[in-house]
Amino acid sequence: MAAEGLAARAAAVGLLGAVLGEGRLMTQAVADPQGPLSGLPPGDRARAQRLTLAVLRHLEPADKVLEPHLRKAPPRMVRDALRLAVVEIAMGGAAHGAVNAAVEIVRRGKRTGHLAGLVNAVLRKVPEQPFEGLPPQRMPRWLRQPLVHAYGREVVAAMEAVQAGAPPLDLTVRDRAEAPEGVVLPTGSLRLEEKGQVSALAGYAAGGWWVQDAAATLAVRLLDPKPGERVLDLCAAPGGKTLQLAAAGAQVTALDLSEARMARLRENLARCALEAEVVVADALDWTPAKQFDAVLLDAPCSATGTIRRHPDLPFVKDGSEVAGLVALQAQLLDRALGMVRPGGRVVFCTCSLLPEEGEGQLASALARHPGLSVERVAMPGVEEAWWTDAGGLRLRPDHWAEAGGMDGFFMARLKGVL
Ligand SMILES: C[S@@+](CC[C@H](N)C(=O)[O-])C[C@H]1O[C@@H](n2cnc3c(N)ncnc32)[C@H](O)[C@@H]1O
Repeated sequence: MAAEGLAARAAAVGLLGAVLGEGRLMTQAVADPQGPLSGLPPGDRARAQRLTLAVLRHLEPADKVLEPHLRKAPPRMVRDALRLAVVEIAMGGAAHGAVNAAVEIVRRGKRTGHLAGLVNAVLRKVPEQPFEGLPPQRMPRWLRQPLVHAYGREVVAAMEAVQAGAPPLDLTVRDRAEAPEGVVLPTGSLRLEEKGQVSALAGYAAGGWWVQDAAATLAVRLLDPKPGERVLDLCAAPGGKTLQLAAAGAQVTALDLSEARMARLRENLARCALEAEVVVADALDWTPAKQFDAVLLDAPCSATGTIRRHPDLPFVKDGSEVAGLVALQAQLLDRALGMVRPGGRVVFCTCSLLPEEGEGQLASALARHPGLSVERVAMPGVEEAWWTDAGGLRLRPDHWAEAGGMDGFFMARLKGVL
């Protein structure tokens, strides 16, 4: 096996340690200059991340395969190297390469060298198709229970089946002539199966498109911005929806608390040659000089709708932050409602699967503000069954499952005055 493959696999084991051992999010571990990817060339960095994500999507079945062959739990790093090899074999990788790499990583480990023989012996017993007959990985209990209650067991199992696969890459396209090859989805997003490096895709530098999950695009469609309208994007960074609003010709103010995330928004605007007024502020304190025609509130949330793209999330979060987020979302929604002119509209959305961050927020807002009403908007490609009785749009990972699914989202459009 090439030394290059070993470096990427060793880095993947390091990333698994950061997520599973230290409880760090992948994005943090990947960005850490002293982290497991430091010093690696771009190709190895990308491969290490792909491998890590694959292991996180199949950790439970991998452990089931390994369990009968381990008399006692090995040190974490050894376990992660074993898991990586099992997942590589399950994905159809050459078994000898995966096994040799795991043995070598463990042999080189500071305190694990003596376990290299064990790793070799265990992995030789792994069948060619290790996951055959095993169910997909389940979501953690704190999340699974309320989801089963809300959607039923069958739907949750369908979500988990989608989350077990590597997701496609969706682009929002402004200029078809500048876009790579892909499949146009019913809602208009362009879906790519083969990803590679995003910045190497056709048309990246020309700014004719940006990466945005198909579900996420629908919040702006629901707001339906018109050219020249004054629109506020209240939690805007890194800016996928700001770009959509600006591309629709709206006069956009993009506000977010995070300076670092707003730097990415500015880069995105510059690459796509689009304009917006950028404000770094706390939406709970900030007051606009003049009310807006429309406000989009993409509120901070548990992000449980994004597990198919961020499989590290279930291992890092434990649900303890949800109550605080629900309270913050309600406060932000009330601020948003106060920033829109009479007769204007507000779209509230979260990339969460939890009803308390979606359907529950809509019900509470309507109860707090009797003058509000919910508006539905005709949107091509949006299926009737996705609308809730209360007029919100519930999007789930198992929608379009055969095509790779979509992010989980809830969104609703409100009209009225406070
Ligand atoms: C779901 S993300 C927004 C994603 C963005 N709309 C997009 O499409 O790219 C939520 C954002 O809310 C921001 N945020 C959290 N609390 C905030 C507050 N009190 N005021 C303003 N922004 C806040 C976070 O910094 C984060 O960027």
